[in-house]
Amino acid sequence: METPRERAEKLREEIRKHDYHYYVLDQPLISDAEYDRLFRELVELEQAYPDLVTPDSPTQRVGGEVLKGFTPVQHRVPLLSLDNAFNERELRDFNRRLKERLGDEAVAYVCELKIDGVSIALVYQDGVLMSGATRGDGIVGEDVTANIRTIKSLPLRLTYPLPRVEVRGEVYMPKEAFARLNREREDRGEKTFANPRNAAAGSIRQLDPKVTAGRTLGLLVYDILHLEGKEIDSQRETLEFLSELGFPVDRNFRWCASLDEVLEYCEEWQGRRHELPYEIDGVVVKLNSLPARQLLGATAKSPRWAIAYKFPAEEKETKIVAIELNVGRTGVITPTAVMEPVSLAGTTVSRASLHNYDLIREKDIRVGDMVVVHKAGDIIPEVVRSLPEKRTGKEIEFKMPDKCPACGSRVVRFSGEVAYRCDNINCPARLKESLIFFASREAMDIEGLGPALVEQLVDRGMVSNVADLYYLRAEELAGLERMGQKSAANLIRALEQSKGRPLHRLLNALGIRYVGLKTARILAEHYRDIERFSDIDREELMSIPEIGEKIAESVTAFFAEPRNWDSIHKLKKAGVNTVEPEFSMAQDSQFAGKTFVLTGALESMTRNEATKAIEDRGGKVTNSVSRKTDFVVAGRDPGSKYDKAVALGVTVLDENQFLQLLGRQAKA
Ligand SMILES: NC(=O)c1ccc[n+]([C@@H]2O[C@H](COP(=O)([O-])OP(=O)(O)OC[C@H]3O[C@@H](n4cnc5c(N)ncnc54)[C@H](O)[C@@H]3O)[C@@H](O)[C@H]2O)c1
Ligand SMILES: [Zn+2]
Repeated sequence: METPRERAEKLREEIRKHDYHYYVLDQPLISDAEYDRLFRELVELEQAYPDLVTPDSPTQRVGGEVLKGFTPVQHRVPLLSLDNAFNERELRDFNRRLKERLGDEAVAYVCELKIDGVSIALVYQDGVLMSGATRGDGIVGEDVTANIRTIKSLPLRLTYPLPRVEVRGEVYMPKEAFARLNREREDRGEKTFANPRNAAAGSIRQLDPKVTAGRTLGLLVYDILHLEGKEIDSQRETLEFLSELGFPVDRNFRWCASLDEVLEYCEEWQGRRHELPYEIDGVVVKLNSLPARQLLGATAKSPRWAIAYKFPAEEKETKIVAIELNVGRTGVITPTAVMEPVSLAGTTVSRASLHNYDLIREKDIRVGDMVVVHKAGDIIPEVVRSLPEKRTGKEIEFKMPDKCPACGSRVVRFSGEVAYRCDNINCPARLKESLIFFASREAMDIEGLGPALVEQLVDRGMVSNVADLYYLRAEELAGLERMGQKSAANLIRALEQSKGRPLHRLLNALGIRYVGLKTARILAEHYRDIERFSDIDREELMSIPEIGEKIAESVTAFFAEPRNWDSIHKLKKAGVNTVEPEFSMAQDSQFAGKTFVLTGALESMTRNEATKAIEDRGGKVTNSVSRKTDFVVAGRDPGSKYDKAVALGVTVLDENQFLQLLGRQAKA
């Protein structure tokens, strides 16, 4: 039998290992629920045997570490973690402790959603962003100022030039962006992120800010760490004041007079979590009164005046009936688990990507296994672990074939990649996936060109590259299965319509490695005409903000390939647009239907030019500020309109922020 001391030692070792993979590498080996179980066990053991507690135990300190390559920053106010409550009883205990210390009257709460992202501390001097740092171990964090500046919702300047403000918030990756990023990574044969939090952490902790800029990140601010020039004495006021300063604040918080209201809030959001565009893993319950917080203080790990109520992990057990192989458009062969359907977090789940062969080995997943499934980032079904204790002996271990399941060509694995690939660039499976991608919503958006049709077009040899699509005739299409005259005519019309898409959609559709919609847009805005890609080089590409080395290399390689130009010219000949119209951003930008007011002088353009730029994008410029105004653009020496905007809480943009919104480069 293990002694409690041995068990505690073992748990600490395990937890330290997982902390390292989670906080330092941003690649956890186990799910949060499993980690929490280990952590819980250690906490309970240490409570039962207090002399087992060591000062370096993971229960006594904040988990992170400073990555090499970043400048360490000493936090003025320690950035602590939070104690957890996993059920109602633990919330009641917390409430009782507070009431015992403070008396009944002093205890009211503010409940906030616990956004699953990365903690960040921001420092503003005279209203201007000076620095941003990660939490690190709570005392020392990493300077990530250059990276966080790329986050669109982060104010570079506050509405009031207070002498010094330090705030704390959460940088997160929206669920959709997380799903897209993982899809792209899988296509490229790279490791996927376990959840949006690790993806956000991995994006913020990049030595090259261009990589961060290519990721979609959001920010929500929830705490003031230090403030000069204003007195605040409750959490509710804190959140209101943060809003007033121009910070993005999550508006779903609620003031709660009693524990019952707190419990109601927790229950409500446990049910509504799937409605949110970002992932939450619980509710943070905070004592509202700041003076009362002072009385309670904190341990080395967490404040005594707040607690995180963690939602139960949404997991289900089911059985793996098969492992299918799918060949993607880059040739990456992805294994997918086919499972007995289970309902999970609001939908029925019967398939989950197993990502790659290594992962199947690591998790020891076999056909016939009972497994635990969950949804990563609240949307992507995933196998968490197999349940070997439920095996019957009939399970079958999975082997990667050495021939492509679609074309029989050699399967290769490049060094440094987790993926196996089909080596054949003419592999019909790859061609099919490329065509499906080419026709998809974010690419050329060709309605009616789905997988079933693509399958037939390729199998019958009617299409052997994307350009062939535009040479299809209604008569040949009408002869296909489930097609008929009418659908054939509709498809021809859809193809016709797709010819007018702006260049960035075409660039995305071509499926160039590392070029997603966002990068495609940057490239298209920069070059405007596809012909200009014929003599680009790496250096030139890298001089574009947000274009890093990997992208530059892959774009250069793509346009150096004569076969790609054959397709491009064939597309062009069919009448497909290959230029980027001025201001194509307008279609989906922040401008359409919005009202702007200009005040003060801009350095980079005249009032008239600014007005035209806004109107070209579908916005409207008016003369006076009211509650209906969406943005006030404040240049040098702004007038009373500026004050009015601040008083009404209208978003004020400085020149750089305005330029950013226009999609132009900020001035130096
Ligand atoms: N899977 C693994 O291997 C592994 C390893 C280590 C840690 N973890 C997970 O990480 C978590 C522990 O990490 P932690 O120490 O950052 O604690 P935590 O994530 O449980 O809670 C503290 C954090 O909550 C965040 N937060 C979000 N919204 C907030 C709000 N409105 N107000 C205040 N704070 C808010 C803050 O960033 C704060 O740092 C656990 O959930 C654990 O499961 C997992
Ligand atoms: Zn193949």
